[in-house]
Amino acid sequence: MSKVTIVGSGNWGSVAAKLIASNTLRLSNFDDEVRMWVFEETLPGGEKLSEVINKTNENVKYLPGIKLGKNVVAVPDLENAVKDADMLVFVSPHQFMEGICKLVAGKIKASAEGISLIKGMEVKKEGPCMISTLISNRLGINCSVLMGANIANEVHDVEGVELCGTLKNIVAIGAGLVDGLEMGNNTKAAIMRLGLKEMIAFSKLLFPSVKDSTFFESCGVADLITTCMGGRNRKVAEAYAKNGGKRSFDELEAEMLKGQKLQGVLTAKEVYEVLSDRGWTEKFPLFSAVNLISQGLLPPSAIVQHADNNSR
Ligand SMILES: NC(=O)c1ccc[n+]([C@@H]2O[C@H](COP(=O)([O-])OP(=O)(O)OC[C@H]3O[C@@H](n4cnc5c(N)ncnc54)[C@H](O)[C@@H]3O)[C@@H](O)[C@H]2O)c1
Ligand SMILES: O=P(O)(O)OC[C@H](O)CO
Repeated sequence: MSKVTIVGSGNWGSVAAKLIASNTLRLSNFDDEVRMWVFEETLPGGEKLSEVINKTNENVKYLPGIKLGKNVVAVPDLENAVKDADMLVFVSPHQFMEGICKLVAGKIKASAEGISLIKGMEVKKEGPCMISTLISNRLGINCSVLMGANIANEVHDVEGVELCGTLKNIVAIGAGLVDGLEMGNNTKAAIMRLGLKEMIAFSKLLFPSVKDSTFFESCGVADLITTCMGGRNRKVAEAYAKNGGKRSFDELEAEMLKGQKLQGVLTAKEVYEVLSDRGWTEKFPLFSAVNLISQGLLPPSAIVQHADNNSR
């Protein structure tokens, strides 16, 4: 029987654990138990998060109020969590994946299959590396991706799906800035439209095989709309603009998200490195502006000038 381990236990990781655990109970070829690796932390009351999850069946910090299923077992030791798994579901913020891969390499079954729900990418001197590629290369296993409501295999465009999930986080920062500046829905729609155009153009420059149709799937335009309306990147960027850029994204993230992590600021920085390196910054005014604003090098209002100059 196949065993599943979730590598990550934040907001989305906990949702994934709950859904997967309800499926393993009804599928006879899966072991009922789902292990969920928990990056251990001590809660304000002095208890360990993993112990509280196992006692209450609830991730009280990252998904409070929702029972995960009694077959979800929180495991604070990463090696112990992954060693017997036939299926590894990766759902950590992307900035921690390099370190996680180092700890997991050589400690898993050779036949294990990976699936990544992670929205982000890594940038190295030799070029950007999608997180599923990092996982495959470092761990020597296959790694699919699942984003929006599509399994990558069903649209046959792994890079396109993963780039949608990665790049929409930059656009969400732009949308949040416009919300914070109270510029209204027309301007926000202009940012989203320009953002989608830049997502498609950037993806195709990096991976010519990426298909236009992927951007009209749930992982593309639907996820873009969701994140620009109700996501964390949008919310923190709104606060950043409302404060006139005087309080940093790091400070607002810590205060507003209480341990959850933003992907958009880091992704904008990583994408900007690629744009600068390849001389593409002028082709991507929105991506560039989001990075320069979030690094404090331009005021929040610069987002509107970029949308206005480039959305026609
Ligand atoms: N939350 C959502 O609605 C949502 C939806 C779809 C996809 N995603 C994607 O899922 C991925 C994971 O996000 P999330 O929302 O589950 O996480 P989160 O932002 O809610 O939580 C942060 C997680 O990082 C862990 N962490 C902190 N420091 C760490 C370290 N040094 N090493 C390893 N882990 C550390 C924390 O314990 C916590 O589990 C991201 O790529 C995100 O874009 C999130
Ligand atoms: O809350 P955000 O901005 O990290 O977005 C969450 C999801 O990626 C939306 O699908």
